[in-house]
Amino acid sequence: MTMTETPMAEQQQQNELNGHKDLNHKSLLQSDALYQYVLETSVYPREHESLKELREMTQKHPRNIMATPPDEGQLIMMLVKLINAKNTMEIGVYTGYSLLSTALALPHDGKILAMDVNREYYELGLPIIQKAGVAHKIDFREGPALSLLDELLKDKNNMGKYDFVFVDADKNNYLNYHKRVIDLVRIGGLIGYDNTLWFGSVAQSPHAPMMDFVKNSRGYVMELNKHLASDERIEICQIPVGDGITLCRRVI
Ligand SMILES: C[S@@+](CC[C@H](N)C(=O)[O-])C[C@H]1O[C@@H](n2cnc3c(N)ncnc32)[C@H](O)[C@@H]1O
Repeated sequence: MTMTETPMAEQQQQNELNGHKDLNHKSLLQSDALYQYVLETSVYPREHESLKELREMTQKHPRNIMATPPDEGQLIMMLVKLINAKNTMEIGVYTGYSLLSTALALPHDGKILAMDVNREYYELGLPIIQKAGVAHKIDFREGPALSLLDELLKDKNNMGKYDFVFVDADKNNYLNYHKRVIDLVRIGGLIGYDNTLWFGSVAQSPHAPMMDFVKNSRGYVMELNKHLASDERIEICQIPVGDGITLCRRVI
């Protein structure tokens, strides 16, 4: 998700509105205790030490609510391995939890083209990524993702080149990303759109109490969800992990 302009206090209030007392996580599960159970039973015991270090470092950052949660990182790693991905792309890096998850899951010669408007965020996590021995897989580009994607599309060699694309940046551009990424991912490849349940707001009345950053992007997320459901070029699966991730498998 992108909430670069959102004060932490607002994000925490939104978690409270969603009924979560533990403010330091994103989860749509019915209780904090249940989410904690998932983390402690299945996620933390298997989490790579570098991911743990990155997660703990990120927790101290004022915008830590943006980080991909560890259960979602685990899902990303599983997907990357299942489809034998080699060539991947990430839109929205922040300190790099999903990036490092992907990098660890890729083979030694795997590649990630990673984009973010903010290089400083990426550089916070970079020493940990380097220590993990996977920095050589990452080609980081700083700038607005839309322009970077348009550049890529100018070169026909990039069409259908990517096995896996993870989109986790500005919600207002998700449909624009989809219009471009669909031509860059190969047939049989996978796109994951993050935050497609947007704090549960997609199923709430627009008049329900919600924070401004949730209200402001809710329409874009709902529009994306509607579009993905009717796009015949993909098969989709909405997974209620983290803040919701919609997996799209390109079929034509
Ligand atoms: C939710 S965070 C990404 C979280 C990340 N996937 C992780 O695992 O922690 C969203 C990121 O998108 C970036 N972003 C926002 N607008 C963008 C744009 N137009 N182009 C590229 N990156 C953008 C922000 O700087 C921020 O780092």
